[in-house]
Amino acid sequence: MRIGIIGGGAIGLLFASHLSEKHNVTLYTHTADQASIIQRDGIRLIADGENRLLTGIISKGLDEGISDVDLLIVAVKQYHLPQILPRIKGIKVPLLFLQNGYGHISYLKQLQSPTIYVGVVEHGALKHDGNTVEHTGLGITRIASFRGELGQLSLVNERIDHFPFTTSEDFHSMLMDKLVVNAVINPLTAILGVENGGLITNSFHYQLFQDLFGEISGILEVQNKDESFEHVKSVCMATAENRSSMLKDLENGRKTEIDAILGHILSEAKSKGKSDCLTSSLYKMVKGKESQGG
Ligand SMILES: NC(=O)C1=CN([C@@H]2O[C@H](COP(=O)(O)OP(=O)(O)OC[C@H]3O[C@@H](n4cnc5c(N)ncnc54)[C@H](OP(=O)(O)O)[C@@H]3O)[C@@H](O)[C@H]2O)C=CC1
Ligand SMILES: CC(C)(CO)C(=O)C(=O)O
Repeated sequence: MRIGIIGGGAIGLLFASHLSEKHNVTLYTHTADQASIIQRDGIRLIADGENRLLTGIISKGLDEGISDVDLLIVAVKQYHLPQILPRIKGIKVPLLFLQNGYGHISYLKQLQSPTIYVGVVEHGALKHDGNTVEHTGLGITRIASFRGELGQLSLVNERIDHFPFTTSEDFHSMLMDKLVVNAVINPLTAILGVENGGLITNSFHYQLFQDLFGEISGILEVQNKDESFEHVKSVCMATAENRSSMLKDLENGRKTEIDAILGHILSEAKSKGKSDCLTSSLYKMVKGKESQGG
């Protein structure tokens, strides 16, 4: 299959390297410089302490335009989407969006493609430089249909070593499960400056963790609160030594995904008339840090 991937960040590089084992991959980068490095040197994938060089991946700047592909994967951050959408609005091939949060859903209705999938990536990936990515946590990619038939997506039936896919029936609940995880763990770790496990092992942080979960699960009207709480806690413990993506973004002076995560929850709270004290305070704290460069 001819797969196009937009975005040469951690997830774009990770997907390009793994998918290139079985597919003809073209990676569309933001800068022409990054594309020429990948075109010349390939992508270096670091996993389990080993380095693998994947050549044969075509790379182009997105400005050059998108050639014929059978599937187009969008692997940019949610806040990059307004720049990308004009380029993919008229495209009719199946599209797969991999953003965290829920903010991207409101953009999808304007697209013309009859087949749109959304995915939740449970891998950890760290970009070292323009053509090097480390697979820091082996997980799974869950895919659900936003529009069109999921059965058409052959990726989910393939076996790619260390890169499994699975399907979910309902895109809303799939994204909500991940949203609750990111909404609780990311802002707290970012503001407290702790690794994920620190939210559980420090009793004061744990109280905040419980309070924030209580508020967010109320706003989102989570059905099975006990199960959802245990899930968030288990992700925290399984990734105890991780610095969350939001903490890393602030540490590196980058923009965070707070609008796609807590921003969405705040607008839900507003439309449902629910209390959002803690969520709103954390939102402002992250925005404040972000605006002063971390
Ligand atoms: N990293 C991880 O472990 C995980 C990430 N995710 C999610 O996946 C999504 C992508 O994350 P991640 O890969 O880490 O993010 P990165 O910031 O590493 O990558 C985003 C990429 O998009 C590129 N980009 C921005 N604007 C454009 C444009 N106009 N045209 C083409 N490319 C563009 C950026 O290029 P440039 O830098 O040159 O501007 C950058 O390479 C996020 O929503 C994230 O939450 C989910 C689970 C795990
Ligand atoms: C699951 C978690 C919280 C792992 O760190 C994550 O997705 C993130 O950091 O964005």
